[in-house]
Amino acid sequence: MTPSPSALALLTPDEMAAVDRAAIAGGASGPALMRAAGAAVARALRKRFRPCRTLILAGPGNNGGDGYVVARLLEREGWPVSVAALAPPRPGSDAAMAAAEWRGPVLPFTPETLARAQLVVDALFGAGLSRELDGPAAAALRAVRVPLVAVDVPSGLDGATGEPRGFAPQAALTVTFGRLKPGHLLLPGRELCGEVVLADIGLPEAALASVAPRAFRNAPGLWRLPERGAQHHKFSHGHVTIPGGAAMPGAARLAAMSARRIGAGLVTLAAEDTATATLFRQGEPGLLVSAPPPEDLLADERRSAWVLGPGLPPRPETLALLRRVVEAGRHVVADGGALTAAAGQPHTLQGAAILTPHAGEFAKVFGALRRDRLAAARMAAAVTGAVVVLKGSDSIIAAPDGRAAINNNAPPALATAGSGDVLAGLAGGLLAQNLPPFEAACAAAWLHGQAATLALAGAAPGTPLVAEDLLPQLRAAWIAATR
Ligand SMILES: NC(=O)C1=CN([C@@H]2O[C@H](COP(=O)(O)OP(=O)(O)OC[C@H]3O[C@@H](n4cnc5c(N)ncnc54)[C@H](OP(=O)(O)O)[C@@H]3O)[C@@H](O)[C@H]2O)[C@@H](O)CC1
Ligand SMILES: [K+]
Repeated sequence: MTPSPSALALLTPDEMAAVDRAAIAGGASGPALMRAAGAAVARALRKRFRPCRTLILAGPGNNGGDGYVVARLLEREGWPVSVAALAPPRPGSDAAMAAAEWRGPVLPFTPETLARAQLVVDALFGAGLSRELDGPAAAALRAVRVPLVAVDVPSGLDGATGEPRGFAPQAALTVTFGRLKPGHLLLPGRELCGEVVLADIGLPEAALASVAPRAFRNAPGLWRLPERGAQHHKFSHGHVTIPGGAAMPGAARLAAMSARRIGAGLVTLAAEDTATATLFRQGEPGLLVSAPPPEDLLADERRSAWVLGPGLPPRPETLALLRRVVEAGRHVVADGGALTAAAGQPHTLQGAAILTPHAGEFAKVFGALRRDRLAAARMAAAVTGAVVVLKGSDSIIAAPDGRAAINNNAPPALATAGSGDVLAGLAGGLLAQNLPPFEAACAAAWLHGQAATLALAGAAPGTPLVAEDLLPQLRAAWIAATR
């Protein structure tokens, strides 16, 4: 079933703290939420592990408070549990109350204590992480050699960015509450969390609704694919134009074949020179090929969407063509050569609808990628006014208004030559069918990942993929998105 946008919402630690405050202000009980959080961790853990010597590493805040609840509930089930407290909870806090209810062993926070554990529950820091992890906390987590279950996030992982602050341990399981955080999906956070369980701890809907989410997990429900009615004809499904050059004619062809398969009514390959036109004419019979120069096609206003960049050289001419198409008021997906042609001059991309840089292209246009890639993608979108798809295993799709989606359905094998051309073609095909740029970019990224997943279905991990393998899967990906 398609999830609702609110179920796809991601909240940063600060936003989650605001929800927490709203819940308490609305009459929810802090200790009850903590008991529900601890119970969710204990439940998830018991499902996956057999009773064994379990050590709870408890921090001074509510993350530690959750840990004391876990300790009590596991002990009640007969598990051999002990707690090592990094620091005592603040007197009078919910965590202090949870700690007072723990009557089992409290061991010194030392390497010897850790060495005896067969399973570690990391309840040191969660949403309240306020600085780099160092000292005994970092040393203890670095020394863990047994499975680790993280409460909310592996301690040290920044839930807003997915980047470790100082250090964050590798978890086998992470149990989080109410909403996922960007850091559960962004790399390396996604890998460090291991399996992620999102538990409902009874946060009131009104409290959750009091914070407007700015980030989402990318999935159908965040967008809808265009509807196709009997009264529609090929022009109502849009016309995509893709200029292509002699150096890499395959790139433009892959983009064009993808745009057709995602429902664009007409797709034209606009040849840069006559030799390229001859090459293009040997392609799919349903593709239209036009002789040079591509600019001549601008007079036809039905050519509403243009994909500029796959296989084009990063030359000033490419950028000049992009400017002309943008100034003619067309929806433009800028990729590959069109992006590199704009190296160091992001303003020249203003007016494009969607930019699809990988990390290297992003750095060339916008400067070195900061550790907070979500913020970097949002900055690039704000500077250019375009939707930016920062491509990777955790592609970030950022809109100029601050909305962002994180895509997490792309298998590693998707990082292959031509894969980006397919993505650009999908985005162009959806733009031509009048999807707004953010929705078109999100849908394209998801369909791309889904097509790769389907192409690899049943294959052993590590099985390679070529971009052409995606094309026959696009129909099934479409069907999966509309279920
Ligand atoms: N969302 C919800 O609705 C619910 C959330 N719940 C749980 O609450 C958790 C958030 O709790 P929280 O706000 O008390 O913060 P938490 O992560 O325990 O850390 C704060 C303490 O750590 C300290 N500290 C921080 N960084 C440090 C460092 N690097 N090195 C050393 N110290 C450091 C910090 O010190 P300070 O910054 O104040 O100096 C402070 O003492 C959340 O993750 C979830 O598990 C559930 O109980 C139920 C409902
Ligand atoms: K933690």
